[in-house]
This record gives sequence, structure tokens and C-alpha cells, in this order.
Amino acid sequence: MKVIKFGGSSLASSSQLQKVLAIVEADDQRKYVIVSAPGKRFDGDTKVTDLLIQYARQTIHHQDTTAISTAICDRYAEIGHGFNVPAAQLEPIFATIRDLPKQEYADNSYLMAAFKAHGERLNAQLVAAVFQQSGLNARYLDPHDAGMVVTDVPDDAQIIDSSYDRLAKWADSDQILVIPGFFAYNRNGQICTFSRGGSDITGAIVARGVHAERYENFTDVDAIYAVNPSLVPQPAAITEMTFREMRELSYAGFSVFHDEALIPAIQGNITVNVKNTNHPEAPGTLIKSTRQPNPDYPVTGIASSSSFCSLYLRKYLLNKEVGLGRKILTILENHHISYEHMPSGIDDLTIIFDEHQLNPDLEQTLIDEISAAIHPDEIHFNHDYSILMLVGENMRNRVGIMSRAATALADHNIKLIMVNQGASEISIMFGIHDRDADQAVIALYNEFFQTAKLMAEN
Ligand SMILES: Nc1ncnc2c1ncn2[C@@H]1O[C@H](COP(=O)(O)OP(=O)(O)O)[C@@H](O)[C@H]1O
Ligand SMILES: N[C@@H](CC(=O)OP(=O)(O)O)C(=O)O
Repeated sequence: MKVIKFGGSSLASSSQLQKVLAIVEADDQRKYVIVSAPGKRFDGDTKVTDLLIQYARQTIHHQDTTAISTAICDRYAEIGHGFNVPAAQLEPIFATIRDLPKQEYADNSYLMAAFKAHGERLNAQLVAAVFQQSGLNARYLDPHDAGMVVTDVPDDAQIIDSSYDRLAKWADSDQILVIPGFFAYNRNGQICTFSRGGSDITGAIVARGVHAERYENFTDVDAIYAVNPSLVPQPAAITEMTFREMRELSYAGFSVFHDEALIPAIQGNITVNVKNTNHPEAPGTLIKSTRQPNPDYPVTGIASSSSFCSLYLRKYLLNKEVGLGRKILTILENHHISYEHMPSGIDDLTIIFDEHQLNPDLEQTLIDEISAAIHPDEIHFNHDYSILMLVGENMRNRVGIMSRAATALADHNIKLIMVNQGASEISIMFGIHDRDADQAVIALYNEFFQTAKLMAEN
């Protein structure tokens, strides 16, 4: 049995859904179909999830929502009309969209979560109707009925482990189950979503729950490439990579697959196959527990992400002060803030955060409270901060990778603000300025892929 997830780009229009239908029909092992909300049809288009976010904001601010709700209905109408779905089946979808503001929500964060989740929920209902009309034995399965219960964080929920036993009851389904991605319910029955891009997470959870042999993740690229293809034309395609490699790369910017989706796949040891809806015969990329090393390429992938910021603090004799780390971490904990990394020196400490957790007021509060607690000689936030990651299982036993990387970056005059090697055996992390990020990825790609290619050819 396979779990198969289609991203927003694969479901953006009726012509894309035709391809999805053909893919599902082509393999009777594809029994669990996870769907995202309709995504972008062309460059500059808006994803339905983003339209729903606008709709939620206008509702919260008591603005006129006629235009935005019509725009959302139109996206479902185009898909439904493309398959001649009867009005009797489309009308409840439109009514649900129009009635979203009339429902009761505990507060605005649950309102936002419920609005966003309807992108997936209504699309899964529509896709199930299209499948049935095309003769497939398919039905919609709501995350509630599937048994998926998540933590009570409306926009960044985590699956609760007991969900897996309930999901197991759906194993070996005869029917094709069409399940919306991206959301589930907390213990009070309220909708909470995963973080953005989280339909990948639903797919991995269902794959683990029903003990799938494979999790196929269909998107709009032929493979996961060694670098983001928007930076380098036709970069090297990765045919196989390990879970650990992909987790580090997706965390640092490979948006093609959500980093949190790897955890259920690892726990269930389920091979993930990233494939292209527009080119399903291409083998795509396999993500699995182990892989064959290729000695010519010590590096598997290079990623960068600007969604980080750092808090720098200097205090003389920082290394001698007992309890300093605890005082800082307690302040962060009191504000429900997690940190990503914390490299330290003799007198200096840098704490790297996911920028989305912070805002100017909170930053000032943190500076004030940390200053009162430890009296630093210098303390400030730095937002011009990107993380650059060089990842590869083969780096583990190789000498000189750091030297090659640092030289390639220096040759392009790229300043290193932070270097972190050692915490992970399979990656090197650099902190650099945002403005250098793209050039840094290209410089490292040329060093580790173009040079290796030339050597292999000669
Ligand atoms: N290393 C990479 N390899 C392939 N695609 C990547 C990579 N890094 C970023 N991407 C981007 O990820 C996109 C696919 O992810 P996403 O937009 O979330 O698709 P979907 O709509 O299927 O969920 C690709 O179109 C590409 O622009
Ligand atoms: N629709 C949600 C969840 C998701 O996973 O979407 P996509 O598969 O289009 O990345 C989002 O935009 O965040």
C-alpha cells in the first residue's frame, strides 16, 4: 500500500487534477491520497491558503469579504466545472466558504486555523467527488474520523502519538481514502494546522499509521536537486538521499519537502519518493534510511535560509559564570520561545532563533530581561542573518571539506559570521549575511558539484 500526497501545484486547476487522477488510476497500491489546497497556477498567482488567510484577516477586522470569498469559490468552481461535478455537490462547498465567518471560534488564532484548514478540507471533498465520478471507489476521510489528534497550537500543531494506533485501523483499506492535509483537531475538537507546507506532514503521519510500504510525494519538479533550482539552472538531481540529509536540508531551505514530515517517515522507516505530477514516469528522489555512497560527491546538497535571526551577547568571563545559560534559557522558556542553535566562545554567546517567533516588542523585552539577569557588556539582535548548510553523509569520513568550502566562500568575498561543525557529523553550518546567501550557495555548488563533474569527465 502506498500513501500518495499531492501538493498545491498538482491541484491548482482542473487540468492538473486530470494528471492526479491518471496517477492514482495507474497503480492500485495508491490507496491513501493526501491533498493540499489548490496552489499557484502560474507565477504571480495566489495559493488558496493565502486567499483564506486574507479572508480570515478581513473577517477579524470586520471588513467586506464578498470579493475574497468569491475569489476562493471561483478556484473550486473551475476545478468542479472541469469535471462536470453537479451543482448539488459544488453548492455545499461554496456555502461552507461563505459561512466561515458565521462559525464560532474560541479566539482569532483558532479562527485563522479553521479558515486555512478549509483550503485542504474542501479540496479533499471535491477531489473525492471527482474520483467517484470517474469510477474510482473513493471517499473523503476527515482527519477527525481518521483519529488524528494534535497538540493545542492552532498554527503549529504536532501529532499526538496515540493517533497512530487509531490510524492503524484504516490499514489495508479497499477504498481509496482522500484525506485533507495540513490540519487535524486538538483534544477539544478544535481545528489546528501544522506549520505552512504541512500537508507533507499529514502524508507522513498517515504513511506511518497505516504502515505504508512507500510514501509518494508528488510536486512540480522531477527530483530534489543539490541546490534550489531557482538559483542554479538544471542542477544535479539527487537520486537517493538519507532521512538525515533531507532533514538538515529541508530545515535549511529545501522547501520541496517539509522537515517535520521526515520524523514519522523515520519512525515508521518508510521510504519517501518525491516525484513530479507533470512527469510521473521520472524516478524522482528516494529518501530512505541508508544509501550507496558516491565517492565523487562528498556533498549531497547545499541550502540556505534567511528565516533566522541571532541574539549576540558579550560578557567578560562568561565561561566562568555558573548558571548563566540557565538564566537565559529560563527567560526564553517564560516567553515560550525555542532556540535553534547556541554557539559560544570565551566571552561571547550567539543564540540563533527562528525569526517568525519574534517581533520588535518581544526582542526589546528579551534584551531587557537578559540584561537585568546577567548584565552583559554588549547585547543586540541581528536580523541580517542567513544559515547556509552543506550536507552529505559522505562528508563524515572526508578530510578537507571545511577548507574547500571556506576557500570557495572567501574567493567570493563572503564573510562568515558563524561556523558550526561537529554538532552534526554530516553537515557544516555557516552564519552569513542575507545579501550573500544566494551567491554563497552558487559558490559552494560550483566547488562541490561542477569541479567533481569536471574531474569525473577527465
Ligand atoms: N533543492 C530543491 N530541489 C527541488 N525543488 C526545490 C528545492 N529547493 C526548493 N525547491 C522548490 O520547491 C518547489 C516544490 O515545493 P512546493 O512549492 O511546496 O510544491 P507543492 O505545491 O507540490 O507542495 C519547487 O518548485 C522548487 O521551486
Ligand atoms: N496549503 C498549505 C499546506 C501545504 O502543504 O501546501 P503545499 O502542498 O501547496 O505546499 C500551505 O500552503 O501551507
